[in-house]
Amino acid sequence: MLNKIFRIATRQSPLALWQAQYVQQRLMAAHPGLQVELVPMVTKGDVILDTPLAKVGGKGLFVKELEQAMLENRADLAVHSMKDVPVNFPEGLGLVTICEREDPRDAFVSNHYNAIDELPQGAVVGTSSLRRQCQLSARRPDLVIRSLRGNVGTRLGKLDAGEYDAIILAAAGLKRLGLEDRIRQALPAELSLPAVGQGAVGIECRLDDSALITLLQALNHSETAVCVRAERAMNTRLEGGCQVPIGSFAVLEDDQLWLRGLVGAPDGSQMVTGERRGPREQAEQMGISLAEELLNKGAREILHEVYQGQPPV
Ligand SMILES: NCc1[nH]cc(CCC(=O)O)c1CC(=O)O
Repeated sequence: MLNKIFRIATRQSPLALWQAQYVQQRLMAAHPGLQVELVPMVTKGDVILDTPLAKVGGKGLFVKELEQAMLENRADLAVHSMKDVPVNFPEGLGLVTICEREDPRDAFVSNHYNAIDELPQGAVVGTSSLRRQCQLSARRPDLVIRSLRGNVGTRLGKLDAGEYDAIILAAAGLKRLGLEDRIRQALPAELSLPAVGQGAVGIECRLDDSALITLLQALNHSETAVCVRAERAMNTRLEGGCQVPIGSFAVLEDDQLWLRGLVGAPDGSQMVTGERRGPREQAEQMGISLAEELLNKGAREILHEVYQGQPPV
C-alpha cells in the first residue's frame, strides 16, 4: 500500500493550496514514506467572480469538480474549508476527518480605521456574505455594504485600491496566508457570529477507501470535529444549503459544548438568536433543537424571504 500515491484534489487559490499542502505535509509526517501529491483543479466558483455566490448557486460551486474527480478516481481526497462544504455529499463520498480549527473569528480589515465603531457615518464596507452584512448592519445601519468577491488577495487588493473603507474577511484565511498583520480588529462572536465550520479544514474521500480513511485518522481533531458537527446539524435543520444569513458557532469548555446560533435578515432589520449548552455527546441533538427554536422564533419567515431571491440549487 505504501507505493500507492495518494492524490489530493485542490482548487488553486493560495488559500486552497495552503490547506492542501498542510494536509499533504501532515499526512507525510504522520506516516513516513507515504506518497501524497496535489492535483490542482479549476472550479466554477473560481471562474464566476463577478456575481454574489448566493445568486449563482451557492458554495457547492467550489466543491463539485473536486468531488467529480474523486468519483472518477482521478483523485483520492479533497481538502475543504469546512465553511464551504455543503450539507449533503454525493453517494459514495463523505467527510472523514476534521483538522484542528484555526481562529474562527471574522476580521475587520481597513487601511484607515482600527475598529468597526471608528468607521464614520456612511462608510463603505466590502463583503458578499449575507451573514456578515446582517450583523454589521444591525450594529451600524448607516454603513453602506458593497459586494466583494474573489480570493483573499484579490479582496485585499480592492481594499488597497480604495474601493472600500473596510472589508470583512475570515481571520483564519489571513493567518494561514501570513497576512495576520492586516487584521485591525478580530471580531468577537458577540459582534459577528462566525459561519458554520469557519476556520476548520475538512477532508472528504470515497467512503470505501478504508486504507485512506485509516491514515487520515491521525489528522482528526476530535474537539474541533464535535463543535463543527453541532454547527452543521443546526445548519442542516435550517436547510441552510447555500449562502444564507446564518451564523453557528460552538466551543468546548471542558466537556461541555456551548453552541450559539443566529439567523438574520440580510439588511440587519431582524435577527433571531439562541444558544444551547450540553454534553459533547449530544452535539447533533443540540444543533437540531437550537435550529428548531430559531425557526419558531422567526427564522422560518426570514429564510423563506431570503430563498425567494435565490435560484434553487
Ligand atoms: N468563502 C470563502 C472562504 N472560505 C474559507 C475562508 C477562510 C478560511 C476559513 O474560514 O476556514 C474564506 C475566505 C473568507 O471568508 O474570508
